[in-house]
This record gives sequence, C-alpha cells and structure tokens, in this order.
Amino acid sequence: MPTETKIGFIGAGQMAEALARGFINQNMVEAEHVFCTDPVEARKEVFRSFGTVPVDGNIAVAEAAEVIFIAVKPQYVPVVLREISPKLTEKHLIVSIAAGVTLAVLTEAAGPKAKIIRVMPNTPCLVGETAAAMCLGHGAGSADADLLQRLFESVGRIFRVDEKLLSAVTGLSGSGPAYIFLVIEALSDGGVRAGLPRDVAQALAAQTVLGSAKLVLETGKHPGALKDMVTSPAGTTIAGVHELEKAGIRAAFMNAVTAASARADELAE
Ligand SMILES: NC(=O)C1=CN([C@@H]2O[C@H](COP(=O)(O)OP(=O)(O)OC[C@H]3O[C@@H](n4cnc5c(N)ncnc54)[C@H](OP(=O)(O)O)[C@@H]3O)[C@@H](O)[C@H]2O)C=CC1
Ligand SMILES: O=C(O)[C@@H]1CCC=N1
Repeated sequence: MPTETKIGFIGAGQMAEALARGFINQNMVEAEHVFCTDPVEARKEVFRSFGTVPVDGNIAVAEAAEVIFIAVKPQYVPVVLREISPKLTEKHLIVSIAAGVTLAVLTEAAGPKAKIIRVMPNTPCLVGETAAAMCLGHGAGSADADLLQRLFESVGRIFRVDEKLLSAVTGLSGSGPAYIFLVIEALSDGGVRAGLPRDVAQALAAQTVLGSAKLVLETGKHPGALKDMVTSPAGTTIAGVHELEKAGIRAAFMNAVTAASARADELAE
C-alpha cells in the first residue's frame, strides 16, 4: 500500500528522478503526493510528465512535504537547508543524498527541529535494483529508519552503516553503476570487434553482468570460486582472464573505488 507521507525533492536532477520514478513505479507513493522544485524549468517538466507536482522554490517543497530529499549538488546543500530552516518542524525528515555532506553540516544548516538521515543511493533504483546505505542523524528514530527502509527495499537494498563508512559506500555503489556501464560498453565493443552485431553484443554483455551478479547474490559463493567454474583448463576464459590481469584490471577497479571515496571525503571538507 502506498504511504500517505508526502515526499519532496529539492533538486530534480538525475538521482532525484531515479528515486521518484522508482518509488512511484513500486507503488510506494502516489505521484500526486510527490513534490519537487528545481531552478531548471525543463527538469520540472520532466517530473510533471510522470505525474508529480512541481512547485516554485525550496520553501514550497518544505510546506508541501514531510519527507524532503535534498538532491542538489553537495556544495549547495547547506544553502538550501538554511533557506528552508525557518519552515522546518519536528514532523519533517530531511534525507540528504549528497556525497560527502556530513550529518554535522546538515544539522548545523537545518537547525534543531527537523530530523536528519543521510542516504547514499544509486541510479538502478529506477528499475528496482538500488544498492544504498544510510545513517541516522539528529532526531531520527526507528520510525524514520523504518520508513526509509521500506521505501528503499521497494527499489532494491539498503544497509545501515556508520557515517564514517558512507564515503566508501559512495565510491563503491554510489559511483559504481558508471564503472559497470563502462564494462558493459567495453564488452560490447569487444563483441563487435569479434563480429557480433551491436545490439546483440550489448544485450549479451548486459545479460552477462546481470546473470553473474545474480549468481554471486543467490549462491553466496565467493566470486573467485564462480570464476573458477567458468575457466576450463587451457580454455578460452583463462586466455581472456590473463589479458585482464596483464592490464591490471583488479588494481584499476580498486583504485577507482579508492579515488571516488577520497573525492567524497574532499567534498566533506
Ligand atoms: N547521480 C547519481 O548517481 C547520484 C547522485 N547523488 C547525489 O545526488 C545529488 C544530485 O546529483 P545529480 O542528480 O547527479 O545532479 P544533477 O545536477 O542531475 O541534479 C541536481 C539538480 O539540482 C538543481 N539545483 C541546484 N541548486 C538548486 C537549488 N538551490 N534548489 C533546487 N534545486 C537546485 C540543479 O540545477 P542546476 O543544474 O541549475 O544547478 C540540478 O537540476 C548530489 O548531491 C549527488 O552527490 C548520490 C548518489 C548517486
Ligand atoms: O558523481 C557523484 O558525485 C555522485 C555521487 C555518487 C554518484 N554520483
């Protein structure tokens, strides 16, 4: 059953759209109970096109909604919160999805009344497969955590973590879809290079990523053991794996997560 809680988005960009569409598609909230604002009129039109209610200005969102997602770029978050702070009451739950913006900064900017939670989602929430993490801040209690748990479990999975781990989450699963899209694009290119039509190559690449992820999650087996099941002695796979290892694929992915996490920490400063 959809929640009666009104949900607002300050910032109607890519991540806000993925969340709003995800919650609505999963029937967690009715579109007419979702409010948003954005300085870019075209973004409001996108939100209007799937039934949500664009309003004029950040304060209007605070007046219309109880759960307010702060979905602007990290550097604008304190400004937005200071602007809506006089309108915030004990009924408001502020959910910041901004990379790197700490609970301390959020609390200082929002003032003492509103409850605060940080979430780091990712864009696959649009198709019900997000990997998200959250940590509770000022005033937020188990009812607020339960509400977010319900919302995010409708669009994937959410983990509770200590705030100090949220930058690592950002570098891994927040940014991670982009890494995997590179992988899918590169695998498709490889398929095309080997003679496949583009559409078939892309579908095979994406389905291979999906199926492999499902095998990890559903068998609980170590990825190394699952890799060993594919690599026949002196076969094709080990020849491919050897090339990836020569190119430093593991270090490249580890470095990507480390660099993105470090960038989240920088945004916090
Ligand atoms: N994209 C992703 O996969 C993820 C993003 N995030 C976080 O989500 C937040 C938004 O990122 P993303 O969706 O990618 O960014 P976008 O640039 O797509 O969206 C941000 C939107 O907020 C608007 N905006 C700027 N200032 C204000 C303001 N004062 N009031 C209302 N709206 C404003 C922007 O307008 P304008 O363009 O004019 O500035 C823009 O349309 C970031 O903090 C990011 O860290 C978290 C997890 C994943
Ligand atoms: O690139 C970014 O900064 C945001 C945060 C995580 C994903 N996108």
